[in-house]
Amino acid sequence: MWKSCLGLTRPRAATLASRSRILSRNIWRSSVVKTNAGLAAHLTQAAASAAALRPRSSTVAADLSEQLPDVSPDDLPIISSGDRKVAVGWDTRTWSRFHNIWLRDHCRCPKCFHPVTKQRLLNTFEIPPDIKPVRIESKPQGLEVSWPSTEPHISLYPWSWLQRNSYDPVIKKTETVPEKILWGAKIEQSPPSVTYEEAMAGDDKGLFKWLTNIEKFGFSFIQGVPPTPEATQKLTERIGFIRETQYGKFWDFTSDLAMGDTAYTTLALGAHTDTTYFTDPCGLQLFHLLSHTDGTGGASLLVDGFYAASILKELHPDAYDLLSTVNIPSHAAGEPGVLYRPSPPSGYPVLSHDAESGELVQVRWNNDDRSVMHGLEPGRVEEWYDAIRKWNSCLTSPDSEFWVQLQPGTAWVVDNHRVLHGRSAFDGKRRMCGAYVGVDEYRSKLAVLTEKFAPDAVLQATSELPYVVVNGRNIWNSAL
Ligand SMILES: C[N+](C)(C)CCCC[C@H](N)C(=O)O
Ligand SMILES: O=C(O)CCC(=O)C(=O)O
Repeated sequence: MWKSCLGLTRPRAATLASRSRILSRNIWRSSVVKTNAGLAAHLTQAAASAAALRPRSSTVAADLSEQLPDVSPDDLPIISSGDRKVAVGWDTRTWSRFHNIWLRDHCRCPKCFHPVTKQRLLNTFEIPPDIKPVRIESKPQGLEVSWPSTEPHISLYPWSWLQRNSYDPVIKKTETVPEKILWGAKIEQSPPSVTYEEAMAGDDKGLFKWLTNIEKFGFSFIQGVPPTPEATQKLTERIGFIRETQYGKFWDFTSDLAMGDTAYTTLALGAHTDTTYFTDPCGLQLFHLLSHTDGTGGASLLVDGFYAASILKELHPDAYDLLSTVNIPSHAAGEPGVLYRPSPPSGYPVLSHDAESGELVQVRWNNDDRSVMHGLEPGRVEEWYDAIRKWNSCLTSPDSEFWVQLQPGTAWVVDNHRVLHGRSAFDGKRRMCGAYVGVDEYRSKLAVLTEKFAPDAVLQATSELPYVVVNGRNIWNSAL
């Protein structure tokens, strides 16, 4: 008998088929989950707030977004200029304050901000530290500020942009963070998928659907892919250029130890993320099974690391905190010509969080590639092993594991910073191909497609203003 992280016991004889039995569903919608009370309580709570994935020590500024009215031309914000700041009154109770120096530094007129390259032209260090506006005005398009200078220098700050970038206090009026949908094994019923035709279509609508799947779920299938390395490489390159590693650029591999890694064997591989030994682990990983003859096994495993982490946090918060703080060294040493370790060599925690929001942003876990644990305090060694046992139980629980026997023609891509993958042992001749894409290339493509197909409120509100959209890009884009 073995124990899952939920204290459930399951017969060891669980077969692949029974492991595909599913218990959980998207926990963000707090749906009923047929598992023990502890998890059900967790799912309800986790569905209530994204806070479920923050370390307990983090704090996040109050979110005033619900209270703010949209700015209308006949109801413009009240503005006032103080000694060092400009205040903007959104309504009687909600004010934002911006330092004069901050406003001047963020002027985006063509003289201060290159309209094509989107780079700052203004010399920040020539701004007088005590700069004050000579005039401020509340205009329909935004806050207009006239600065002291030999010739008139007027800056316009769109209201929606000021709301989004308000820091005193923080308000997230126009922040549209794409929803992440956590999933367990029940995703098997309706996994995110696109067709090869959609992904390859020149209008990029299908490509946006594909990347939106990955953004929301951390993975996506691609159906109807011609079972060739060439077609699979072209498919991958729709997202961005392939990230070349010691395994080559586009891989076409089998169990012949052509490279010094267990991926090139018939062994089972437990749920892991790849390239934990790189300072910057690969962002996406695409796999396409080209053939498997004269043998069985080789099923593919996917686990939503964010889902598993949310369970760990709810049921074992101390373990969650430990995995969020203890650095894990990792290596790739199977090829004589390479010996990879991250920088710094002490590595990174299993669970990494956004320093500003406190949100979980990366899972980095490959117990096979883990090096000697140097950094543990003696008194925490056994506690740490207990924590990774609990983590492993959450990863290997039938609630979390999504097993699928891939066939040629169906590829899958995972966000290697969130979703863990693995495979069951196999025999016979099995040929797999695929490639990595860097996390920045993936997020850049998603940002470009979002700009085109799902512009946020600031882009919509400012696109008609003069000098704003140049070279196809809005100078008020939230990424700048
Ligand atoms: C994907 N490909 C077959 C090229 C190599 C896989 C390397 C796996 C390695 N242990 C890691 O976790 O990064
Ligand atoms: O062979 C497979 O199905 C997956 C191999 C794997 O996990 C990897 O290459 O990282």
